[in-house]
Amino acid sequence: MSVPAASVTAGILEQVSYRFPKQLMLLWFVISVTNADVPDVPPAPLVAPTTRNMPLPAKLPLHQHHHRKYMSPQSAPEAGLAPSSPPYYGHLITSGHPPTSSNFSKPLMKSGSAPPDGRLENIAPIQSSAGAIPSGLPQPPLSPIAADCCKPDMVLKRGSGDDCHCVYPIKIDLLLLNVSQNPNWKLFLEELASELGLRVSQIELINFYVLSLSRLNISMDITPHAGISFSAVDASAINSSLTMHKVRLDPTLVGDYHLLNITWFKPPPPSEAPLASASPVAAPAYHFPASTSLSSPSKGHHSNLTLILGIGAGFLFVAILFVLIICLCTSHRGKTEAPPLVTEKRRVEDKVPVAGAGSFPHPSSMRFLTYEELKEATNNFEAASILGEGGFGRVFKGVLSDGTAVAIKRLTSGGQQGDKEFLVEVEMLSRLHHRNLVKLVGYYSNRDSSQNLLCYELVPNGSLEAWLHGIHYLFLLSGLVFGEPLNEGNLH
Ligand SMILES: Nc1ncnc2c1ncn2[C@@H]1O[C@H](COP(=O)(O)OP(=O)(O)OP(=O)(O)O)[C@@H](O)[C@H]1O
Repeated sequence: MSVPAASVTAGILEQVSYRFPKQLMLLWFVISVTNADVPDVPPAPLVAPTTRNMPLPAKLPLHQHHHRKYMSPQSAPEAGLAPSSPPYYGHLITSGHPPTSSNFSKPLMKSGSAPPDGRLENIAPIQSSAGAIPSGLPQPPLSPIAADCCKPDMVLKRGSGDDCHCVYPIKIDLLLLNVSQNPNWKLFLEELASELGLRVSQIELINFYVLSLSRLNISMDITPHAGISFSAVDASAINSSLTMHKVRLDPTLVGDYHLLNITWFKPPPPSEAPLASASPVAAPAYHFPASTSLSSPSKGHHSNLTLILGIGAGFLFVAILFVLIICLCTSHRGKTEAPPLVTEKRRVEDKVPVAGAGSFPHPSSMRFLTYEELKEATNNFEAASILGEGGFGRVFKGVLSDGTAVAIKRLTSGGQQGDKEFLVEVEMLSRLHHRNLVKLVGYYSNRDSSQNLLCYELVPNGSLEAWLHGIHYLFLLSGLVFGEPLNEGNLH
């Protein structure tokens, strides 16, 4: 079975049309029409199907090139131009994915999809018995609506007569998948209206777009029966019915359908009303996306932006708070610790002789003791305080003003060079810390009087020598005999 090239091309283009903006498709159409390979073939007149209520254009010139064709009576190419406002196919709405929220997006179909001019008024509706276009393309009846008197996004309500009764519509684009050769459009509209809970008079077929011999895209305006716009409940109900495929149409008429686009136009908010009265203001329109969610992209972006800004502000606030806390802690610590530092420094400065020219720096890490303090601790270096004597001088037992028991070694004078060596040794001893080393508590040094004293932690129990060779030895032996263990503490 051979497949007509037109069908294949149309099928491919139908697929493509879901992915490309209508402007591109329209451009393609203009090019294809302009470069039609059968330009000499005059366009065959199309006869609209029979309908009583719907006025039809008598003859719609249609380019019979076997490609997708856009047919619009209001833009009938009398001047050889392509239609100015094709229906929007940018968003394929897959029915069966019900909306999950009542949020609506910005309109994707411009209000200009309504008949832009009054040319249709010149096309007399005809009652034709022919239900199908000779070429096999069924044409739905289109409503000749002239909406010049209406504000943007509004359409003329049918039956308003000479009165310009404009309302905000819900615009719907449907892809009819299997349009019969002799469709009863009146019945189709009646069924659609019935399924949507509307009156037939509320549905206006304003445009259609032939995709293939059996596929049509139709654009409809659904006008409110009362009032100038649909309520949110009614709009949601229509949207829900279409997206959830609740609308059951006679399959012999148009087959199944896909909801391509649905846009709900509303009056502007009351705050904009004065503006609207001054100049036409585009009404807010809500596009019902066909995806699984009805959430509005713009609202989603807005909420995302708000969320990002909120998080950013939160982070900034936390960072500022953190920095403030650190600054407060630092300043507080500086305040609390500065006085002791200053006091200690002042105390040391009071005691430690200032290194003059040619003098040696005193070790900063070791406690400097005054001579008076040492003198007092050893009761003026009385003989009774002597612990022993080594190669560098006598060692006195003493108690400092704070109660620390110490052994003060009074070095014999070593001259100025001795001062230097002494200070170097003090510096070195101050850094030595070991459990087997006697801890150096402080020192005193005076270059002028050649006095150098070292103050050690007092080691009780006498010297090792005394234990080994003196009376302590007897105590040690008795301790061993009577069970007192010999431990490290006993040996100093
Ligand atoms: N920290 C101390 N606690 C108790 N007694 C001590 C202390 N330091 C020294 N002595 C006593 O003073 C004596 C003299 O000690 P010093 O260190 O001056 O000389 P030494 O260690 O005996 O020999 P050298 O002079 O060669 O160092 C010691 O024998 C000891 O009895």
